[in-house]
Amino acid sequence: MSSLDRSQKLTIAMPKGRIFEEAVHFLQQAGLQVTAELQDSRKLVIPVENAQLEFILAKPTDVPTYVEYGVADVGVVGKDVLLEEERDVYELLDLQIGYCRMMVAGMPDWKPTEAPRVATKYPKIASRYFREQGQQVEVIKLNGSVELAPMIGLADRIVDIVSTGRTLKENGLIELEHICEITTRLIANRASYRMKSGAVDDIAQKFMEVIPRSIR
Ligand SMILES: Nc1ncnc2c1ncn2[C@@H]1O[C@H](COP(=O)(O)OP(=O)(O)OP(=O)(O)O)[C@@H](O)[C@H]1O
Ligand SMILES: O=P(O)(O)OC[C@H]1O[C@H](OP(=O)(O)OP(=O)(O)O)[C@H](O)[C@@H]1O
Repeated sequence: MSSLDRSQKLTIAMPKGRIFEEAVHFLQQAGLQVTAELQDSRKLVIPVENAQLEFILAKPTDVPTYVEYGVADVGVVGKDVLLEEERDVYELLDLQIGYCRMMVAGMPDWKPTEAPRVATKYPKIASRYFREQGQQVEVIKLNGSVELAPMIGLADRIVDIVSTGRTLKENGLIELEHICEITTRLIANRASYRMKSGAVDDIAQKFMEVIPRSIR
C-alpha cells in the first residue's frame, strides 16, 4: 500500500510536553517527514505535504480520547495514561521510549494506619492496585506536586511516576512498592485499524524497525 493513497491519509496524535522530543526523534528515525512546524510552532494541527500525514498536538492524557473517537487514527502515549484513561483503543506497539515506573512511595517512617490515604494523579491505577492487594485505602486525586501530600499530612502514601528518583529524594520520600513499568506506546483507533489497515500497518512497520535500536 502506497503511503500516498488518498483514502489512507493518517492523523497521528502526538503528546505535548515531556515525551514530545523523544517521540519526534523516534518518528525521524522511522523515516517520517517531521517538519520544523511540528517541532517549533504553536500550531496544533500540522499537515505534512505530499506524505498523506497530519499531526495533531494534544495534552498527553487526551491522546487516547482523540484516538478512541477517531479524530486521530493513531497516537503516541504513555502506558500510564492508557492504564488510567481506559479508552477503547488498540495498543499496537511498545516504542520502548519514555521509560519510567509507577510506584507507591511514602516517608521512610511510614506505618499502616486505620484509615490509610493515598494521594495521586492516577486514581484508577491506585484504586485498582490497592484493591488487588486487598487493602482498603482512600484515594485522593491531585493534579501535580503529589510528593507534597505525605510531607504535609494530606496522605500517608502516594502513587506516582518515578524516573530518576530525584523528586522523591529531594522531598525525603522513598519508594515502597513497584506497581509497573511505564513506556510509550503506539495506539490505534479500532475502525482506522480496519479501514486504513495499509497506512496503519505501514507506520507500525516503520516504527517496529526503530524499536531494537531504541532499547537501552
Ligand atoms: N519523570 C516522569 N514524570 C512524568 N512523566 C514521565 C516521566 N518520564 C516519562 N514520563 C511520561 O511522560 C508523560 C507525561 O508527560 P507530561 O509530564 O508532559 O504530561 P502531563 O503530566 O499531562 O503534564 P502536566 O505536568 O502539564 O500535567 C507520562 O504519560 C509518562 O508516560
Ligand atoms: O523521578 P523524577 O525524575 O524526579 O521524576 C518524577 C516526577 O516527575 C513527575 O512530575 P512532573 O515533573 O510531571 O510534575 P507534576 O508534579 O506537576 O506532576 C512525577 O509526577 C514526579 O513528581
